[in-house]
Amino acid sequence: MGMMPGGTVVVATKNAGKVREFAHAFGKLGMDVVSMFDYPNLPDVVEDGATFAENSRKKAREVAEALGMPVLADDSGLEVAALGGEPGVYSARYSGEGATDARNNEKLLRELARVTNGGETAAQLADGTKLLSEARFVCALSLYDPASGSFTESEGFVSGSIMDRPRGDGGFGYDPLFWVDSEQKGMAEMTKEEKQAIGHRGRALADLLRKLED
Ligand SMILES: O=c1nc[nH]c2c1ncn2[C@H]1C[C@H](O)[C@@H](COP(=O)(O)OP(=O)(O)OP(=O)(O)O)O1
Ligand SMILES: [Mg+2]
Repeated sequence: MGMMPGGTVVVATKNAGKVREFAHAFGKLGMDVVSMFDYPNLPDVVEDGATFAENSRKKAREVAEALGMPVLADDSGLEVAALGGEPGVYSARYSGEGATDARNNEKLLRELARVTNGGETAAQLADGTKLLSEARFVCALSLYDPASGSFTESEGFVSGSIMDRPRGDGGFGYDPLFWVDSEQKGMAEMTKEEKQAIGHRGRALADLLRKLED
């Protein structure tokens, strides 16, 4: 990752869960990660794009221009089939003012109970957990270099199902309600290593690193 001076990657995020995952991933490559927790005085970026990619580019460019160095940004979220793709780009603010992961998860279950009739016909896991809808996580990464004015971008996805009750205590965000069909495991039941290997962020990062090598 030659665009990253001094073996440090600046990630334009205020999400502690993302910081942990990037620190893990870049740590394996011998690089350190700093985030907006290390630059608390930068103005907030308004995430008003219509797509994950637009918001990701906006975060990377505004922070990179403020700092005068290359910056990586992540815009990500959950698309739920039974909710017509919601919450999508609104994932972080799904439960409105003062949204937290816990409130967003509660709102997700409330909305899904409405449209799936409480999961009457839903598929079930061995312990009776109902799978209420197909869903996917999306992650759009962008690296902006203010010296060249250029972006390097990638996207990653992981498909799964939304459970009617939480499982596991790893990860962050909507992970406790996300069942990964291919692994037969909840996302919050995975180690960082497992989540990086199959998750939307890990896949997007692998793709970004490939593009930077070319
Ligand atoms: O791996 C994940 N596992 C579970 N949930 C996830 C994941 N990745 C994103 N998500 C959820 C969290 C948040 O509700 C939204 C991201 O919103 P997003 O605007 O990209 O991030 P954010 O506002 O938390 O931090 P920031 O913009 O400073 O990077 O999707
Ligand atoms: Mg955000």
